[in-house]
Amino acid sequence: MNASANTIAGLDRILTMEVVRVTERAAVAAARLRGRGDEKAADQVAVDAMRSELNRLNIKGTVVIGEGERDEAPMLYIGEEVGTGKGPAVDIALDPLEGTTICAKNLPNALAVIAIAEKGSLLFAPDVYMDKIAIGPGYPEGTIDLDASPADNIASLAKAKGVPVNEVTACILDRPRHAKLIEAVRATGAAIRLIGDGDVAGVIHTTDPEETGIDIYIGSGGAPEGVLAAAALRCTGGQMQGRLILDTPEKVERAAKMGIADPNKVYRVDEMARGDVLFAATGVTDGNMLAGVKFGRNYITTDTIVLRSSSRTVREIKARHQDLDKF
Ligand SMILES: O=P(O)(O)OC[C@H]1O[C@](O)(COP(=O)(O)O)[C@@H](O)[C@@H]1O
Ligand SMILES: [Mn+2]
Ligand SMILES: [Mn+2]
Repeated sequence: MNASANTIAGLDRILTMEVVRVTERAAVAAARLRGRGDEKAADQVAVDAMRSELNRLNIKGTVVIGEGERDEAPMLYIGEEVGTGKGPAVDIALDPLEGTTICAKNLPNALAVIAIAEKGSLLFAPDVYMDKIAIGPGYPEGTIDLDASPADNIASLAKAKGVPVNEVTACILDRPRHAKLIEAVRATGAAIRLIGDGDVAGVIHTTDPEETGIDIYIGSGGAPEGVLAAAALRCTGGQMQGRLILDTPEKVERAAKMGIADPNKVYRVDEMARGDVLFAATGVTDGNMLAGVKFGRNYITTDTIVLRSSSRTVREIKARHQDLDKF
């Protein structure tokens, strides 16, 4: 097969299958420390596993969203080169364990997550908070607006969905900083799913309300997680807006160094993840869309979604790994 047969536009389609192993390995490693109350240890093994599997991929990859800046993250730091160096040049956003606390407590929706995109097409977001709002596909453009009130957004979504407001469910991170937001959403009559952590899953869950029960994600969380969620929405459809929270001169400067000229800019999905994008997530703990890793007597089971923007394919890959020594 020649290269063009593997390519719609942008990334090599073989990568869609290969990337699965990367999140699978990270998820299995983290799952071995699931429910042990040790977030750091679970995170570390996920990072190690993701890195070693990533380095087997035939790509010339650069981590643009990773575990932090070089001096604070020994591995998978921003700027780290990964892959064999033999394939196409790509940018990578990753979170080997998204929901370290969830994993440590064995609560729902911890994931191993990665997005791979054509060079230069992911937003270089600093590790600050981002204000986010997201809904799934099928609604008219402009149904949500980051600068509108929660009440207006919920009312607009209910109208677009054709349901009363009290049949809308919003997902919000359970944080003191969201007290006013929670109050405002509750005042509309809408329901809230409060999550302890894991807003990448929170955003993705809006893409399938029938399955997850979540219609809209609102609130602030990590900016890196915002870019990862946007990468997923690029593939599934859906709307999202995000604005970096750069509330100190130090953060403004840090963002400027990463190329962010306007600290108040509202980013849409395609401004956070452009071009051809691959997204993969494997469940670590059981969740609303993905099952967690299961350790059986003879094999380990993993559940992964792989999405690709240029073909709009959504694949769910349930794998039985019998070569247990590898894990
Ligand atoms: O806990 P904070 O400071 O509110 O940050 C929220 C962020 O942390 C998370 O809940 C968990 O992320 P990690 O497990 O990767 O640290 C993200 O989903 C979310 O974006
Ligand atoms: Mn995370
Ligand atoms: Mn993490």
